[in-house]
Amino acid sequence: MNARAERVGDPGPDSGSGAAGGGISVRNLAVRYGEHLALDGVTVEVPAGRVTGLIGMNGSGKSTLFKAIMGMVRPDAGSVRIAGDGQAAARRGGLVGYVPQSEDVDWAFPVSVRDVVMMGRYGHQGRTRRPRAADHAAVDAALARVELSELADRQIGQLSGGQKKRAFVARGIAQEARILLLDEPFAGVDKRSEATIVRLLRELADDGRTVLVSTHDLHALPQLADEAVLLLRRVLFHGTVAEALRPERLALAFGLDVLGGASS
Ligand SMILES: Nc1ncnc2c1ncn2[C@@H]1O[C@H](COP(=O)(O)OP(=O)(O)OP(=O)(O)O)[C@@H](O)[C@H]1O
Repeated sequence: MNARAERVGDPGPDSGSGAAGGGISVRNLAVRYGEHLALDGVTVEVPAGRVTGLIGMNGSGKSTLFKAIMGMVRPDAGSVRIAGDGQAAARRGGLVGYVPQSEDVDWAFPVSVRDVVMMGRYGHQGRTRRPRAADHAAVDAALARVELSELADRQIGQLSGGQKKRAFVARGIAQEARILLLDEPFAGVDKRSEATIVRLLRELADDGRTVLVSTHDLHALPQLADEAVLLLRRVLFHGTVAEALRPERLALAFGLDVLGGASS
């Protein structure tokens, strides 16, 4: 159970820098929902300046890991450091932008696309929460970057799946988050939105940000990510995308025992 994760290949010079290098450092994390152990001894260093893909079958704990990094679920054990800070300080400082799974959002909430993106500016507005010119400019720039300027005044629920995802990516850009967590940003998304998001994530990583993105789309992984983490309640593997995509590793991550039969 507590075997160390396999780490193969050299994902790159920045790899392993974790929180000290501006990334995320997760140590021995365990999260339990009642009797169910969703994460067990998860240790992973997510480096800055890279796009890291988080891969695993349904129920493997990907969303739980994002929520634990965000401080939205309380771990039973272990720790999370973000850019060298604890979670509370990182959240207060607006360091982390989060694109949640669609099911976790109330799309009927009466806010426009522009309002959602402006939420990313709260940390910049002080106690009054009154947007200033710089906030409006940052929101306009973020909307343009995700190609949503024309839909800025629509109620958020009236966008397509891909446009909704782009609106949340724009919120993270407006926030100037150093760390971006994206939970299944390509689920139910049109090709144009997928291409826009992939391009943006690359630009953000090239700009030195830390990007952790979960996806089921293994075909898109080589274009999307610089390195990959295979998760099945714990980290099975962390290394290059090519190594992660080897059939025997995918078989383990997706619950098939290549030596015969299904694993539990
Ligand atoms: N609020 C909750 N209460 C009880 N169990 C939960 C809760 N949230 C998640 N779980 C369970 O914890 C495990 C991990 O769930 P999680 O949502 O993190 O997986 P996931 O890898 O994101 O799955 P998917 O790919 O389907 O989104 C699953 O077995 C799930 O049923």
